[in-house]
Amino acid sequence: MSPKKIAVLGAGSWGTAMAVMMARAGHHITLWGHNPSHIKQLKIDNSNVEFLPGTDFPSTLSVTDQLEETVEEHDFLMLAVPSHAFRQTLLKCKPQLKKDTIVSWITKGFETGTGLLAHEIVIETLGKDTKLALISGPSFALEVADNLPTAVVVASTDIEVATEVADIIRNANFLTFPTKHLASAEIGGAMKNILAIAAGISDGLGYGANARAALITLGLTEMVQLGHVYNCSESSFLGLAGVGDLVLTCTDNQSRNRRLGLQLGQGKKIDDAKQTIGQEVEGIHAAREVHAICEKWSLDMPICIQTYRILYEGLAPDVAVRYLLSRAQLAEPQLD
Ligand SMILES: NC(=O)C1=CN([C@@H]2O[C@H](COP(=O)(O)OP(=O)(O)OC[C@H]3O[C@@H](n4cnc5c(N)ncnc54)[C@H](OP(=O)(O)O)[C@@H]3O)[C@@H](O)[C@H]2O)C=CC1
Ligand SMILES: O=C(CO)COP(=O)(O)O
Repeated sequence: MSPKKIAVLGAGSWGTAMAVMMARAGHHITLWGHNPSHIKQLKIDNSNVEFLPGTDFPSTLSVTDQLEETVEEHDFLMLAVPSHAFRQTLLKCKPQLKKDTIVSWITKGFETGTGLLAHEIVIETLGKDTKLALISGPSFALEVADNLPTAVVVASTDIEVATEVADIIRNANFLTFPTKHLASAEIGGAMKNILAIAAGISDGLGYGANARAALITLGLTEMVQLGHVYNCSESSFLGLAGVGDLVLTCTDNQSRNRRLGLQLGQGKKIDDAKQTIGQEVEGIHAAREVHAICEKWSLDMPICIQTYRILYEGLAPDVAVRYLLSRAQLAEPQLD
């Protein structure tokens, strides 16, 4: 694959790791961040990236805080901003966007307040003919920055766009699989963050490996249930962006969502836990959106709802778990 010019929009840990990985593979990467002092710091000392210790920037990676000219100069964008900044970033890009620009994203979450999926926001703001793609799957930023093997899906309703993006960003340590199951990949990436908080809470309470495995399995059935609202098939959740990312974030302490849950289970207050982590914890926002979707469609998703109650209604974690156990007389939830 010949080198491409790619603009990564969002200079947090994930945008920076992806920018470094693609620049190492020979692409010409511009990394945009909204915070001028952070960008200035990156220009001065690019081997001291916060949350990615020891990550050197290749010469094919430049950083900027100028969004307009970055969008103007690129026909391949990769949004890496948190979900709460997704729509506003697209709107800022819109005036400079060319007709055939690829708009891809690595954000995981529902829109705050509307519960929209990212592709619905892209279509609402930029139009239905936009060349769009999501890159998602089990992929901790630090491991990608460390060049460790990683496999993800590239999802688009247009499989030709998914294949084009997958071919561009694939390299020996970063495997990419094109898929047309876009909504499932988005739901998987957003839901696993709530479920990782739940798994962390269970572990923080000391409930052990059996309970964790039960939460992962029953959490998957909740993911599938939400997928039914979007006409997603059960099997579309059994790949990297569904079960793959769910297992990763529920079981490894690199996950910020899991770490938040661990602290809550150990009795810490939510604001203190958030402060200790110091980075985006998307599951907090996703829990509120999924709670609203469950109310709207009368869905019974007890793990997500109990997690919401712990986060937003001050429910004690052990009371939430006792409630989940009291439902055990019901039949085991099935995927179909
Ligand atoms: N880290 C990971 O391993 C992975 C993360 N993701 C997803 O990537 C997304 C980004 O997460 P991640 O990079 O890890 O989070 P971080 O907390 O590391 O960074 C978030 C970044 O977003 C910036 N930001 C905040 N508000 C805005 C805004 N309005 N416009 C532009 N930039 C903004 C922050 O800048 P500042 O702090 O200066 O305001 C910060 O640089 C999330 O949706 C996450 O779920 C997906 C896969 C892996
Ligand atoms: O999405 C991720 C890995 O695939 C990162 O998870 P956390 O946001 O929980 O750290």
